[in-house]
Amino acid sequence: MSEILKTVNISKKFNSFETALKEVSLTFKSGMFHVILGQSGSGKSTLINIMSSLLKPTSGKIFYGEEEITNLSKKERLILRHEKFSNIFQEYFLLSELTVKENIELGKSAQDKNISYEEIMQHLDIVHLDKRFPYELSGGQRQRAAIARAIIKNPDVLFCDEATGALDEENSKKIVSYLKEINKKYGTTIIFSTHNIKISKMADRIITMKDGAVISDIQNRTPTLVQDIDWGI
Ligand SMILES: Nc1ncnc2c1ncn2[C@@H]1O[C@H](COP(=O)(O)OP(=O)(O)OP(=O)(O)O)[C@@H](O)[C@H]1O
Repeated sequence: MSEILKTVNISKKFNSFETALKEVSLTFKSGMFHVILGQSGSGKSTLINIMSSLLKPTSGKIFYGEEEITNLSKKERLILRHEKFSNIFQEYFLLSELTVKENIELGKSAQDKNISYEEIMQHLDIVHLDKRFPYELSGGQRQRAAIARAIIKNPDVLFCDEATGALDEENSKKIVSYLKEINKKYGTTIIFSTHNIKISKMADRIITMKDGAVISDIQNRTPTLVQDIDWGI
């Protein structure tokens, strides 16, 4: 498997007394399902935002394949994000004046590689919601719509920041099973953050963070089947 993303000694300070990331060096392989595991405040979102080109590091470098992307211009970052990356955010970020269908279609790529809208809606069990507006949805339904918007363009790298945070166990399992299916079917590289050690066991690789640093990095040669996990939520 080839290397798709690499961070070299990434650090991030938001101000003079808060260091969110400390010299993080990681290499991500194409087509793998990676989990970033850590307690609240350990630096997971900061790392995901830097790797997905939403935030610049204070020091260090980031590579996408062979290309260094640390200091891309705003326009270059927009193009990279539009063509290659998708994010699922903890806060959903659906546009309130658009319907579910319109929100999801915003995520489509201009290239001819999109996943079928109907397939995604069925898998996420939101077919019946496509004419509704975000304020007419539950938290879990909003999260599933945000997941659909992120997946539809069939990104090379899908960044999921606590993507099942608003869901109960049954729906979390459905979502993670579907993400695993996307990972296998399309070869999508997935980087999925969670604070839940039980959820992490379904991944191919588990990177654990504490206080802004990587404290363990394990290749999980026998990922647990999603349906066999006792999520304990
Ligand atoms: N914009 C910001 N300004 C100042 N400090 C920040 C900012 N964003 C994050 N931090 C700090 O950086 C540290 C890491 O935060 P981060 O959100 O990356 O952690 P996390 O592991 O994703 O947490 P959670 O699971 O709660 O989302 C925390 O101490 C947080 O307070």
